[in-house]
Amino acid sequence: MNLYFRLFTFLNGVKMQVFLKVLLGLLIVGTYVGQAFAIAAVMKALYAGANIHMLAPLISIIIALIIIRGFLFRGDEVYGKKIACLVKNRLRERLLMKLMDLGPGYQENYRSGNLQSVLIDGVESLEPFLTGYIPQLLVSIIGSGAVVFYIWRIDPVIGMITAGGLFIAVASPQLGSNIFKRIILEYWQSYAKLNAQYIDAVQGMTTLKIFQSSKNKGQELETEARDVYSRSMKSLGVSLLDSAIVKWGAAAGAAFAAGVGALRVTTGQLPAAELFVILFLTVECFRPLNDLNRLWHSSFLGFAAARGIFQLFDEPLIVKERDTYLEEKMDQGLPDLEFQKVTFAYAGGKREAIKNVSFKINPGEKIAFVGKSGSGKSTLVQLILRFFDPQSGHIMMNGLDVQNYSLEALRKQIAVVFQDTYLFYGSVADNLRIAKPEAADKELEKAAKLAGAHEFILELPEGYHTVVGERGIRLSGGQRQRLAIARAFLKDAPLLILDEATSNVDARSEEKIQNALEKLMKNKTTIVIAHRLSTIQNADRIFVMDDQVIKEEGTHRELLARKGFYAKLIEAQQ
Ligand SMILES: Nc1ncnc2c1ncn2[C@@H]1O[C@H](COP(=O)(O)OP(=O)(O)OP(=O)(O)O)[C@@H](O)[C@H]1O
Repeated sequence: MNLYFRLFTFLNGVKMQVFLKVLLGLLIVGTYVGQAFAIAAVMKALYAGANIHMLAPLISIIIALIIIRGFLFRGDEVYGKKIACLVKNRLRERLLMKLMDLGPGYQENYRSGNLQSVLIDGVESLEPFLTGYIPQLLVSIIGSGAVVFYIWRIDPVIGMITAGGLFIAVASPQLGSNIFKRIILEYWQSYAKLNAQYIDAVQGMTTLKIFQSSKNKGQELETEARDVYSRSMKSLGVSLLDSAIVKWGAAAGAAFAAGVGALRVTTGQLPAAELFVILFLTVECFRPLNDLNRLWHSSFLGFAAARGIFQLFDEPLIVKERDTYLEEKMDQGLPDLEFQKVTFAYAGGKREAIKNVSFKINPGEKIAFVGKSGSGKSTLVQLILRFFDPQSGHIMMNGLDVQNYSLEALRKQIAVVFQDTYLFYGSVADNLRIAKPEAADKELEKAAKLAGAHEFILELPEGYHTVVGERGIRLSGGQRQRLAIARAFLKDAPLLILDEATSNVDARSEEKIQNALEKLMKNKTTIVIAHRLSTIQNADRIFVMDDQVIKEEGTHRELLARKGFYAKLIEAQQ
C-alpha cells in the first residue's frame, strides 16, 4: 500500500475522535464565513447609506463570532493534542510489541540510537500529519468546496476563477513534492544518524575518557551536526518556496476574482452589493487551504520517519511460531535436550557460528561447554532459547523439535544466568519479581538467601526497596550476579543454563556465587558455559568446542588423559 494511504490506518480506533475534530474545524471555518457575510452586509448597508445604529446588530454578530472562534480554536487545539496522545501511545505500544516479537536477535543488529529515533522522534513527527493534516484535509475539501459552490451560485464566472485559483494552490506544490520528499528523507536519515552517534558517545563515555578520545568523538559529532544543519536549512528553503507558491496561488486567485467581479459590476452583470460578499468569501475560501499547506509541510518529516516505522512493522519475524503446539510433552519432569546436526550462521556473520553440532543431555545431567573465545558456546544458548532458529538440523527437547512448543512454554522451562545481568530502573524487589511477578516478599527473601544476596540487600539504604538499575544505586558485578541467581531460584525452571555466570567477579565473590550455583543446580538439567575450567571439573560430561564444532567429549579425568584440546586449555589456565 502507498505510504501516504498506509498512514491513514494509524487512525483506526480513533476515527470518531477525528470526525469530531473535523466538525470543530468546520465550525471554525463557519465562523470565518459568517464573519465574511456580516462584514459584507455592513459594507452593503454603508453603501446603501445606513447609520451606525442600524449597523449595531451586525457589528455585535462579528464580535460574537470572533469570541466564539477563540473558544473553538482552544477546543480544537486541546482535542487535537488528546487525539495525538492516543494515536502516539497506541503506535508506540504496537512498535514495542513488534520489537518484543522480533526478540533480542533483531536488536543485536540494530543501533539503539536508530531504534530510539523511530520509537520516540519518528512517532512524534507523525503528529502533524495524523491529527493535523488529515482532519484539515476534510475541513478544506468541505469548507472551501462549499464556499466555491456558494460563489458559483452568485456568479458562475467568478466561481470558476476561484476554483481555478484553488486548483493551482493545491496542484502546484505537488510538482516539486518528490524533490522535497527526497530532501526531507535525507534530513531525517542524517538526524537519525546523529542521534545514534550521540547515544553511542554517551554510552561509551568511560572508554572515550580512558583513551582520551572525547575530542575526536566531539569533532565527529560536530561534522554530523553540521550535516544535519545544512540538510535542515535545505529542506526549510524548499518548504518556504512551496508555501510561497500556495500563498501566491491563493492571493492571485482572490485578486483575479475581485478584479473580474469589479469588471462585471461595471458592465451590469453583477449587482455591486454582491461584489462585497464575493470579495470577502474568496479570501475565506483559501484560508483552510493555507492551513492545510502549513500542516502538509510539517508532516513531511513524519513521512520520512514513517519509512522506518513501516520497515519495523514489516520486518519478518526471526523466529516464527506455529499455529498448533504439542505442549503436553513439556510436563514430563526434568527435560532432556538434544542437538541433531545443528548448523547456524548469524545474518550478519561471514561464516557459521556452529557447524553440524550434535549432542544429547539426559534429564538431571550437568553438562559443561568449554572452548576458545568465538568457538560458538553462547550461540548454543541463543538457539536453545529460540532467539534464532538453526538453518539446518534440529534442537529436540523431550523427544520433540523445540519448534513444536510455543515460545512461552519453551522459555518457561529454562532459567538462564548470564555473564551480564540487566537491572531495570526500580527496586531490588521489582527486579527480582521479573522472574516471578506474583512472588510474595517471603519468597523473594528465600531466593535471595539461597543466592547469597540477602545480606548485602539488607545493607542497602532501603533494603529490598532500594532503587537500582539506571540512575539507581550501583551494585558490584558480584552483587548483580547474585541477584541474577536469586531470579533463577525464583523462576525454578527445570533446565538451567549458566553462561559465564562467574566470569565477571573476583575470587571471593566467585566462591560465594559458586556455592549459590551448586544449590541452584540441584535437581535440574544443567548446561554450564565456562571460561574458568576450575568451576566445571565435577560436571557429568564436558564438551570441548573449537572452530565452531565439538572436538572432544568426556569427564574431566577422561579429557585430561586424552591430552587433547581440553588438556591444552587446562594447561594454558595454569
Ligand atoms: N549477533 C551476531 N552476529 C554475527 N556474528 C555473531 C553474532 N554473535 C556471535 N557471532 C559470531 O559467532 C561466532 C560464535 O560466537 P559465540 O558468541 O557463540 O562464541 P563463544 O564461544 O560464546 O565466545 P565467547 O567465549 O567469547 O563468549 C563468533 O565468530 C562470533 O563472532
